[in-house]
Amino acid sequence: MGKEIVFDNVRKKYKDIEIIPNMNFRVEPGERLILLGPSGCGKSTILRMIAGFEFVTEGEIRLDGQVVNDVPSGKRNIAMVFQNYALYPHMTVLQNITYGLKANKVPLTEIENRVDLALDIVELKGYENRKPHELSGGQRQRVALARAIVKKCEYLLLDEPLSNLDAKLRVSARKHLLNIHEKFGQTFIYVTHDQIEAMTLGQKIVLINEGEIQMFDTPEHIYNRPANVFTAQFIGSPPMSVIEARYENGKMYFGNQEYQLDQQWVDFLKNYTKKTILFGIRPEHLEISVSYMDNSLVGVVNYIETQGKDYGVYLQLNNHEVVALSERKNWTVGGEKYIRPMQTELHLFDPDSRLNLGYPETMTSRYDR
Ligand SMILES: Nc1ncnc2c1ncn2[C@@H]1O[C@H](COP(=O)(O)OP(=O)(O)OP(=O)(O)O)[C@@H](O)[C@H]1O
Repeated sequence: MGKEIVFDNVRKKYKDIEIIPNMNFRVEPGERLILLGPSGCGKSTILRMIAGFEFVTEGEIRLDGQVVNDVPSGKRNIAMVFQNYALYPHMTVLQNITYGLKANKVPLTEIENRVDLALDIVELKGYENRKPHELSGGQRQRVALARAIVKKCEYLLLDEPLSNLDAKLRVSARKHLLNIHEKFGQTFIYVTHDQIEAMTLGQKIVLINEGEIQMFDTPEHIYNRPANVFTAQFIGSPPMSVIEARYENGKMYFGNQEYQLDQQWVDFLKNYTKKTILFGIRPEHLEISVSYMDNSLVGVVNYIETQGKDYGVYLQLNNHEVVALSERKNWTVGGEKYIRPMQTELHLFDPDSRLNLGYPETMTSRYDR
């Protein structure tokens, strides 16, 4: 069973460059945590500090209550899976998987039992005698996973382990990962910049930008009630439209166009009258129609992109662009269309702090699902 991880005022600098100014979080024992964020935000650095491959500049990392800042990597009870798998090319699958165990003098029958189970989980029985170059990318990735799980560590750290796989293999690899976690219950720390992976694998997600935590919560909360504009726009594809609006007399004004809010929002916004608000709406919550709809706005179609089943329709709404998802195919660029945000799906943000203003009480139960 996995153990707790705590970041307590952790700071990391590479020479004079500050990568992580001050980071605090706690991972529950046996939890699957995803470190998510754009390229260069510091995800791998965080993982490498947990693994003991990087020093902490200031603050403490505690594993199961013990400060590990000065504990060497090999003594941290950690297994790590790398993006490039890091397999030994001259060794067979079996030798790759057992190498670390033999080096640590684990008894032979114990090694056999562990390997048997690991090969079963990653579905590689029969491949024991192949060398890495005789395997597909997906199979190599599974060898790396098997090698990590036979170590029977309390912490499993994964640095973008699926990024070299195609979309189909990623789906089956995610299933293997969940299987492994169910069987062994390690504390998982999983680095990715792929929001689908984060949403499907994470029990919690920590979303990072420029070395700072933007939100630390469940995938559902991150999607349904993003703490700030960054979170709102990082998750979801196409991203949430967030545009400036002025609030007055129960209405949102987008330039000269107005949109009447429901009573629950009017009550909620009583202190915001005549203020500018950032108005957020996800594409799937922006209705679009060629014919007039009550309380709708008018937008001009800028361009259309196919999303598979749906089409992303990008529209100009005064000075801003918004995007709606539609199953209908034959939208024409340049045409005026009616768009209407769904009242129960609005997200409003402060224009200065860019923080979420919250939701009317009548709506919060929906977001707590
Ligand atoms: N050894 C190093 N020396 C100096 N700067 C470094 C070093 N390692 C990483 N950095 C810098 O630290 C920042 C964070 O890097 P890190 O690899 O943690 O990002 P990341 O979020 O994992 O990115 P990616 O998703 O692209 O792998 C980057 O700006 C990077 O250039």
